[in-house]
Amino acid sequence: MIIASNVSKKFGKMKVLDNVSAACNKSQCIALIGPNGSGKTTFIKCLLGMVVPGSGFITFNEKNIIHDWRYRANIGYMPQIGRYPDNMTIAQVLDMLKDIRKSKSQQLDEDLINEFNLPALMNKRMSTLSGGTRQKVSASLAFLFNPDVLILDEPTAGLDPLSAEILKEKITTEKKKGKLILITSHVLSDLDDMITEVMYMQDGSLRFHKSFEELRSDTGEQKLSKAIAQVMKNN
Ligand SMILES: Nc1ncnc2c1ncn2[C@@H]1O[C@H](COP(=O)(O)OP(=O)(O)OP(=O)(O)O)[C@@H](O)[C@H]1O
Repeated sequence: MIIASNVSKKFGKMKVLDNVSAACNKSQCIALIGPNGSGKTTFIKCLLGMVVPGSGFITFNEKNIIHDWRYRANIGYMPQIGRYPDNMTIAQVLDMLKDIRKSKSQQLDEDLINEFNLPALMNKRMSTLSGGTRQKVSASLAFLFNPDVLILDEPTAGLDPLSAEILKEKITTEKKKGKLILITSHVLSDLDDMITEVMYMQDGSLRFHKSFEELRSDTGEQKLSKAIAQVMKNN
């Protein structure tokens, strides 16, 4: 579905991505993990076309993304920090995005909007929202247009435990429908029940990409946090 081939990126003299190659397929839920600054967000932004690799290329359903940006309509993205026009209300932001996506009549997925009780807050301005509510808006927008692929950057950061559970259940439901889900998180315990694969980045390189089962059997650890601690110790 998404294939990255030898993707490298420098910011100035600093190499942030170093020959990253990876294949991501339908029905996979991939944890993209690694230390701060290891290049996870930059890699995600390359997949989204928000950062252009210095070398290498990325295909989405076998087409090079550089030639056709329309593939992005198939991706729901939840950024690490959602930035929205301060003076707009939640309702206005939702309407604006429906308008941009020309999806007013399309089947929308409003599950998260409802489960997060956002209808009660629709007239609140974005500048007045708590960090967690802002995260709920970002999560709801990522799922709203029923995309085939979900890319979620630290999705549970700032969410209360109940809201984090709601989001995790939604991710699992969408994975079962055959969607591809890519998640970065430092809260590894959040990922245990959801993921099928693990991509581990360090210093801009993809150190490994394997199934969670394989990682478990390689390390003898059942929990992702313990398995990754084991990998980091041996590095
Ligand atoms: N636009 C930019 N200009 C210059 N340097 C950048 C830019 N974006 C990212 N970087 C640098 O690239 C490196 C990788 O950053 P990136 O955000 O991809 O890491 P990350 O693995 O997502 O980190 P974290 O876990 O902290 O979110 C960092 O050193 C960062 O400072």
